[in-house]
Amino acid sequence: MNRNDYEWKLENEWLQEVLKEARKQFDENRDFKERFKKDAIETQKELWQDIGAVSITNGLEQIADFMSFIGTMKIQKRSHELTRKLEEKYERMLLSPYFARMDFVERGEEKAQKCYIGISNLINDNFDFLVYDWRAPISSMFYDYEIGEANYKCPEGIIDGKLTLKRQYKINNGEIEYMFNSNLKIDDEILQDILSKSTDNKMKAIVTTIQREQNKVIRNEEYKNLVVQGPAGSGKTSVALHRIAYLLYKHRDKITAQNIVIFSPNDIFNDYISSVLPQLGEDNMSQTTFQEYMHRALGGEFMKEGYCEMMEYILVSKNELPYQKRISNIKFKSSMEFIDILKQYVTYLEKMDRNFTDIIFRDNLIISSKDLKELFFTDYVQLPLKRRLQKIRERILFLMEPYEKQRIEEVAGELEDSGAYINKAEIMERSEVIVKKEMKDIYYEINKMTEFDLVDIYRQLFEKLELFSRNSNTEYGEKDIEEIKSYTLENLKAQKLNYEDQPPLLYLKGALGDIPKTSEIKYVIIDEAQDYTPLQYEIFYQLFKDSNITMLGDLNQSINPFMNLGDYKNISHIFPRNNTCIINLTKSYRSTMEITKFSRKLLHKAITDECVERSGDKPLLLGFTNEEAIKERLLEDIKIYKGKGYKSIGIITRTVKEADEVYSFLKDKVHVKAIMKDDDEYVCDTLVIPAYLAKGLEFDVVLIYNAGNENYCCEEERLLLYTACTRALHILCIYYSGECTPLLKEAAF
Ligand SMILES: Nc1ncnc2c1ncn2[C@@H]1O[C@H](COP(=O)(O)OP(=O)(O)OP(=O)(O)O)[C@@H](O)[C@H]1O
Repeated sequence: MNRNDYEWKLENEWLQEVLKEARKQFDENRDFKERFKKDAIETQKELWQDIGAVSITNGLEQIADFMSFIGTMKIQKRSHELTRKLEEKYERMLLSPYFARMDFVERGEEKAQKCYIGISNLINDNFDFLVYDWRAPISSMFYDYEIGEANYKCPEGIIDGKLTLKRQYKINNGEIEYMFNSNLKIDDEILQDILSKSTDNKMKAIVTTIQREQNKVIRNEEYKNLVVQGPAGSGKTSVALHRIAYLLYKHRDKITAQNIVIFSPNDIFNDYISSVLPQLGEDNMSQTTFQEYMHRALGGEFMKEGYCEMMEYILVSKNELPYQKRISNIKFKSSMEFIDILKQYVTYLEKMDRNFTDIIFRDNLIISSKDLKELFFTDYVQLPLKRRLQKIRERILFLMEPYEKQRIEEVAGELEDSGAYINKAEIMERSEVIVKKEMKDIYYEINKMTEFDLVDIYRQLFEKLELFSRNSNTEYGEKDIEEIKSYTLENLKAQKLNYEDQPPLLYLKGALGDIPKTSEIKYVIIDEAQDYTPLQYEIFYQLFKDSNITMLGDLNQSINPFMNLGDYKNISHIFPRNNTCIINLTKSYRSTMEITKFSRKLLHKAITDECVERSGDKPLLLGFTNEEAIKERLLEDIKIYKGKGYKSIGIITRTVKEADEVYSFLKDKVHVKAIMKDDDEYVCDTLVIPAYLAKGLEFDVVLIYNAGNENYCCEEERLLLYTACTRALHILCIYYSGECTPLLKEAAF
């Protein structure tokens, strides 16, 4: 559109009007903010003047005054916080108040309503919407419809009408850089422009170009549980974060960011996504990883293997003796059958006779074994095992208390009579020690009957494994079960908890009532959903039964060949079907067409998903005689691509061990960092990283280190290599030494 154009003039006038209003509100808000700040300082001053020193005579009164001051200060803090957030909103608006406009003629009306859409609402004193928040009901039409018939859903019902114009803007520093009418899909110039840019190490908001299928996921509230399957780069993580922003807007009177938790694959990823919500004007939700949650819940007992250690084992220990044993253990403990076995075991524990005995103290029957059984099997039967045992313990101690007191008094009398002590306090102290000693055996009995040792409970499951596996519909034969049993018992004896043993322990802990319910979490987001096993889903389901859960994944990116979801059917066995829905995203946005096509060939199956029409260099597959030669070429290429202006370069290795070698070679020659652990910080734009830690991330340039046939040698590594290739936005180079992996043969030739 020409700058001298009439439309351009009108748009500029409108922009000035909007900016004027935003500036006015910014100033008013700043006055409020200053006032709250002043008030808070005054309150603090008054607090110290009025009740600086609490005197003995009127201490209570002063404490009441103090509490009232604290109440006032809390309100002032909240108001100050609110004005601070509003200030940020106006600052953002003054730079770029909106990114789109649509003209909508409501059915029965003649005139079109101009709706400008931005990151947040801007409403003037007459309650006119100068800008609509992108999450407002009316704004959904921008993402859902082209020019023509359109409608949107709002609390009053469905509003029908016609879209007569759709326009997009790029406004920077309060000035329109460009604008154009986008009568078709949003898959146009702006999208192309955004996708062709270089990326740094933080994820960006996509609010200006959300696609229709993505919008469906963002706003879907029909189902409690949503499963979103989408190919690499289809925007699953972006959609998840925009969904959170949407929910925070839609339910702003009911929920805050603290009511939402996202489970990410690792801390690197958490860091990578952490700036999206602030860009959208929202506070970040709680971020965690399954491992972090699990380790916190399981406590410090035993040596716990981490996910990375397990991945490293799977990738580098193929020639070690117990490798196959361990792999069958991982497979077994990740199977649907094992969930069945665990469930049977929980029922068994709840029904099992616990050898209750009579509790007798100095010939007094405190409680009989019959009564204890009655409590366990009847009175407390509704409670989970841990709570039942706890209640029984409390009951015995309660019944014992009068006998214990009486006995202490008796002993105190005897000590007093003996004349050995004069001091009353000393006598009482001594008597308590004597009685405690007398009761040692009883306490031992009580502890034995009511103890809850989780690892021991787990060990007992394996001691009796054949009992449960016989009843479950398992493909594992007697010999397999015997092997799994002995391998697990050996590890437990050595106080080692392999990663695959930890989810079952967590499950038992929850099912037996040893995890407090987390009622404040209303929405749970599980990203990279393909990498959780059915048992982990069972745990999510049990932990967050009352919450809404959104799971986003891509089965083709299952980086762990033995511990993954396997099939979405497995989720539908766990989550109730009537409120769970699967949605497919079908288009990839991250990579150029050349990279997407190349990577998809690696999958070895027909893929109908689309990809965005962005062209770039063909992926390169380069052979070398040895690894040293690869490293030399890597160094050269890093310099070349940096020189070309690419901001982020990922050198993706298969393992941490390899990453370490490559990093050692590069570190003194070029500015580079390495990620070796799942909680390393993602700080540099040129990064050496093992493939399984790079999942979810993206780089302008991906350089894959040694895809030789000795490295990526088997079918199980196909998806890992695919995941690595799909991290690239613009450039993909694959280096190999010796023969190229057979996995790449079809993709390359
Ligand atoms: N509608 C969109 N507009 C602009 N960019 C988009 C859009 N959707 C996705 N993208 C971009 O595509 C890239 C991939 O997005 P994202 O990481 O969310 O995908 P993903 O499906 O989670 O990927 P993966 O499964 O491969 O990790 C990001 O750079 C994101 O900004």
